[in-house]
Amino acid sequence: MKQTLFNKIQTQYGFNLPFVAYKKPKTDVLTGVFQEDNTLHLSTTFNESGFVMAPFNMENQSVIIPFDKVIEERYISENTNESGSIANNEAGKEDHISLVEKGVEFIKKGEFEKVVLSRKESVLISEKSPIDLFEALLNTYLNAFVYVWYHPKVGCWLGATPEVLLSTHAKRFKTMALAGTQLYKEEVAWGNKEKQEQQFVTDFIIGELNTVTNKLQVSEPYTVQAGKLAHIRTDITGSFNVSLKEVIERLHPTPAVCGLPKKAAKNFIMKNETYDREYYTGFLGELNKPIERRNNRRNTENKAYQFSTTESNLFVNLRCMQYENNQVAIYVGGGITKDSNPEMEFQETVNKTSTMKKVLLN
Ligand SMILES: C=C(O[C@H]1C=CC=C(C(=O)O)[C@@H]1O)C(=O)O
Repeated sequence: MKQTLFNKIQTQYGFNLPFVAYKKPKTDVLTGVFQEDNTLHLSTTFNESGFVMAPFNMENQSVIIPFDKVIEERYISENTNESGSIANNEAGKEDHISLVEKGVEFIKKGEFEKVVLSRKESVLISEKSPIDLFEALLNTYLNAFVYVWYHPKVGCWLGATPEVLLSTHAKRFKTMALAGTQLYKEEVAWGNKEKQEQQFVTDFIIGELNTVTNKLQVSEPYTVQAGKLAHIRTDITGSFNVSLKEVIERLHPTPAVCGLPKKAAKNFIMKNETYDREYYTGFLGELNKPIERRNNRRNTENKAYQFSTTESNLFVNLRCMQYENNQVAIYVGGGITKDSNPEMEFQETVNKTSTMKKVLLN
């Protein structure tokens, strides 16, 4: 059965009106948020309610599509095949290797301990609309946050990200430290470089959140699969006693996408990556979504009370691409430490492109 939500997305895109459609990891609910005009709404306080799209560099604008028109529909994937081969590609190799070499040199000089360096690769496509690509992503990546986002004044982005930046439910929150990459196999063993780069992320998150919470629960690190890749993940939960904005600003950008210390790594990225990351390694998702409390007598008696609690579900914008006419820009990066091998770091970015290429080139 072709879904009514897909028809609505198609129409909205045809009229050049803003929308986002997404599916959260391991759920079968597809959500669409639609805007009736092309106003560019910005989020400045993170008190707004809507679907937020925030850039890597928070000095740039965070766009919000308010929850005025939300449609939810059940979505059953047609195919769950996450495997396949990785196309070899040398595009951008020399430039990326010299960027990584420079990063390692700065680490060895003591400028910072870790930096996440990335590149942008353009792929020509024909006859595939963003909606076709979104459907293919949905059918391929069940464990990811899969989305298509469009605003006529900003552009069109799609992705299948494995990383949660922050989930909150009233004052409770969940986050994760996700880093370290290798190709997925049955028995995954991790080297010291990967363990350390992931530990940097865990330590940073714990350090930042300890200032806004009384008690954090931290899991042991474990291996997760993301498409053809494996990562190391640590789950961190607790409850916060400050504004959502403060928590977001403490976390973003974490050393999973920027580096440590944050400021020095960010400066290096801004100076040395030869392109603007825009929304890649930013974050996106539901911001202050009202939680409807069903079967609660007070709800029916007091409408104002009904939406007194909200939740936010924000994901880091990884394994993503920007759609422009018949061209797609893929964004991929990796964590660099003193032990990085530039050739292997390049290969890691090639492996990461496979998440998007699987749906682009099939
Ligand atoms: C920066 C990216 O991944 C991050 C998340 C997981 C593993 C990573 C790594 O192993 O380097 C990165 O920190 C990317 O996919 O572009």
